[in-house]
Amino acid sequence: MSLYCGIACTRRNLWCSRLLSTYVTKTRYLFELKEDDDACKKAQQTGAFYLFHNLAPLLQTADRRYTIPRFSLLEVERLLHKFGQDAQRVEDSVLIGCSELHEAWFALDLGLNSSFSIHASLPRSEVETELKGSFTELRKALFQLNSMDSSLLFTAQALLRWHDGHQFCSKSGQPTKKNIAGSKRVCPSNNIIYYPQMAPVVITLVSDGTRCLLARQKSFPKGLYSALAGFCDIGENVEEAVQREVAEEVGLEVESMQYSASQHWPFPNSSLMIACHAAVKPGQTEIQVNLRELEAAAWFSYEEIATALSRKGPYIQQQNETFPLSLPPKLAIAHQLIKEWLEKQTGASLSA
Ligand SMILES: NC(=O)c1ccc[n+]([C@@H]2O[C@H](COP(=O)([O-])OP(=O)(O)OC[C@H]3O[C@@H](n4cnc5c(N)ncnc54)[C@H](O)[C@@H]3O)[C@@H](O)[C@H]2O)c1
Ligand SMILES: [Mg+2]
Repeated sequence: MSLYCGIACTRRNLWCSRLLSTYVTKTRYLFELKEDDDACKKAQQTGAFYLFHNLAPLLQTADRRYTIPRFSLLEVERLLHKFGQDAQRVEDSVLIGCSELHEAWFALDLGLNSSFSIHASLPRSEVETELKGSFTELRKALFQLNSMDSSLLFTAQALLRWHDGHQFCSKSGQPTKKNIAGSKRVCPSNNIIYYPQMAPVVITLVSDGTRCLLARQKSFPKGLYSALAGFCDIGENVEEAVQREVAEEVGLEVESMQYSASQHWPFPNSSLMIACHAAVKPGQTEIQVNLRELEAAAWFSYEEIATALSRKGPYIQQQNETFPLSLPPKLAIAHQLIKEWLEKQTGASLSA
């Protein structure tokens, strides 16, 4: 909230108060929908629904880019009816946001078919034909989505996945019940409330002053290197997690660090990525790769990073089986860290 205020205030006071009040009313509205089942049900009447099938969002293609179709409650009910299901399935949907005019947005998965759910999975390809779109793996669509769309789909997928995996109380073993918005699940036998969770992950771009350190895991596409990432251990703060991960993965000691930004990342489960820059002592730069975690790690020069960032399109395999350095996609916070590092080297700002 203070961010919006801060940015706007530096420009124009009038704009500031308008932006803030729109933001505050929207936030309060979403809060009400999470707390009040009746209000949320009412919001579904005028809301828009994003459809998923086994966590893959329904996308349409236009001009080689993906668009995300939205449906009214009536259209969703008609679709369910056509495939022999009643409107009760709408109760599986989760609230993922709203417009400035308070049109509530929901996500509904037509494919998830849990062991005790009364709702069977809808046939994927028939639904695709009916809706003139295709349920597309979110990772595959990453390159063709803008940041607002991807952030909405990230939230939707993460929330749908969390509900799918938290249908039973871990204490009583009884089925839990979601509220209409999907902001929590409650065990009716002992009233334990379960809230959707994200795991905190630190992601660190280590620099020795002139070079930056990138690493790759075996599962990465060929040639792809990224910043060092690791889940925070219980009881650790961000600084401790950064120091431990860098020591664990590449055998180096961090001398100083600086917070950069954060990002929600839904793959493979929900993580809160906390991105930092870190420096090692000059001269203490010998990498010892932990091969249980990484396939390789190396220092890269300004020129190597600049060339990789400017490269566009699919990566071409070289004749000698080596692959040119490639970097994470723009939407990944690792990309932002690497770009910031490059800018710091020259003091220049790179275009998005
Ligand atoms: N958005 C980005 O730019 C970006 C870049 C790199 C990595 N990431 C994400 O960061 C996450 C962590 O990176 P990593 O794989 O290098 O982590 P990591 O180095 O901590 O290694 C993963 C291992 O940590 C253990 N682990 C501990 N706590 C865990 C938990 N809560 N969930 C899962 N495993 C846990 C498991 O043994 C797992 O195999 C990954 O999910 C990855 O998708 C995002
Ligand atoms: Mg790691």
